[in-house]
Amino acid sequence: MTAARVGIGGPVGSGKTALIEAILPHLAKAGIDTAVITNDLVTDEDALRLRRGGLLAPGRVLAVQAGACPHTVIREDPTLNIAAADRLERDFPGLELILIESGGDNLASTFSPDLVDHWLFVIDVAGGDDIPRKKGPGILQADLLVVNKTDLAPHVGVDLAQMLAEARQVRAGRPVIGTVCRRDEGVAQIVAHLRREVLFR
Ligand SMILES: Nc1nc2c(ncn2[C@@H]2O[C@H](COP(=O)(O)OP(=O)(O)OP(=O)(O)O)[C@@H](O)[C@H]2O)c(=O)[nH]1
Repeated sequence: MTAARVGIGGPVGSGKTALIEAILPHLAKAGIDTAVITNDLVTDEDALRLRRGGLLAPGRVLAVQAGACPHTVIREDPTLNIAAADRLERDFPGLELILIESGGDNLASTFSPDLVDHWLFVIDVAGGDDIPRKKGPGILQADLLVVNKTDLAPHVGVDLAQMLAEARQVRAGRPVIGTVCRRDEGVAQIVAHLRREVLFR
């Protein structure tokens, strides 16, 4: 059995690491054997943060350094990420799920189907309510769009209901979930989506 590989992409600071931190306890509770690969530009910052957080054994978090062009290593040449995922599968027999966090990038970043079985794109309310209307490939093509930081909507003048409705409209009804990763809001829905669509359990 091989582990399902799920990409998590999105703009810088939208909350990709926060989402991983929020879903790991749900996955642990459901007994889903999980590991994570992080992609940072030239550091291992996100991997160090996840290891420090103690939500997973440190060996279950691998870091890939993407260099100056974060989308290259998840789309054009995902060799480093594939090698990291293969290593996790070798090191942890029975692994069911590998989350692959992309380095923060723009609205055009997408994942190679050679690397992932499924991918999430995370945007945030503070990035502006016009983001869904810009129809970047990440927003249109991701299997699940996550709109994070919904708690900030009143503070940044965003009509949340309208932003979510526009996101659903440009995605032609494909799933969109609003979250406050910091407060575990909407996170159970994401885990339910992954169990239904990816893990089949
Ligand atoms: N208000 C609010 N802040 C959040 C939420 N989720 C994340 N943040 C904050 O947003 C900032 C960026 O979160 P990260 O998880 O580091 O974002 P990221 O997408 O992993 O960032 P990069 O890896 O640098 O691209 C941090 O200061 C988080 O505390 C949320 O739901 N609400």
